[in-house]
Amino acid sequence: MRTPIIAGNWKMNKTLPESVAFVKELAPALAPYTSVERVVGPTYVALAAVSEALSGTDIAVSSQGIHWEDEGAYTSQIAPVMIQDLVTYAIIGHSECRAYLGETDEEVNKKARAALAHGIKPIIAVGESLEQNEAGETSSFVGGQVRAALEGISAEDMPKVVIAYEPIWAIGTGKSASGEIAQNIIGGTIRAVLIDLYGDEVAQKIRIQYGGSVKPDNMAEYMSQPDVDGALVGGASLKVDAFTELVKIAAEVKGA
Ligand SMILES: O=C(CO)COP(=O)(O)O
Repeated sequence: MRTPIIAGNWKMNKTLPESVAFVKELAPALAPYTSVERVVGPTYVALAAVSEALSGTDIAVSSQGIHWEDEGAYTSQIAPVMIQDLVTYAIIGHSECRAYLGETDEEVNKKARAALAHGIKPIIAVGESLEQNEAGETSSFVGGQVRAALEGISAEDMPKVVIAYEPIWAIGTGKSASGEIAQNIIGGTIRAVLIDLYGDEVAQKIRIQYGGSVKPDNMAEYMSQPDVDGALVGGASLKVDAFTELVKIAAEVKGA
């Protein structure tokens, strides 16, 4: 049985004081839903304060990125050693980082391996563009992204890895994939690749999230899919009520 995981990717939102005030309100609201792993993903500047504000709770913190080197001439970047005591997770390969920061498949792989080497669990995001989707390339493209991201990662480390399927055309657009589409790619493509790479026993332990315009009114549809183990949430993770509702629905649909 895989523990459902709902992670909020705050993207470039909330100042430092806003981040702290938000998690102080969020933590008690999320407290009852212990059957679901709950994760918040603030900006780098708020990581230390949010991590401190959540100490003593079971809500985990994720960074929105990571570099693969421990130090060096990489202006603007954050090394794993700088955040390893502050976070449980790091989001890697988000389509916005791939598009705006030029993050490549090779870098995603280096970052995932560096995260694991520093005790940080990677949430590896994959997903196709609208053009690829319309050209019928979704499965081959997403499968290829997953294989590239996992190159050299051992079966032993894989249960620490989370994969997030986020079709680019569904991010922030209000246009979400249907539950059936999410299940087809997550079960039919991503878990099939994991089975091919690591065997069924390991593959069945790995959590795969859906992301892209997840809202309280479509959450149950995703959570009722057998291979969808949670959600990576942007907009709806910025409001206490909406994020709590998502976690509550995950707890109800997935069972205790
Ligand atoms: O990119 C996302 C999460 O990483 C999804 O964002 P939205 O939930 O705002 O569509």
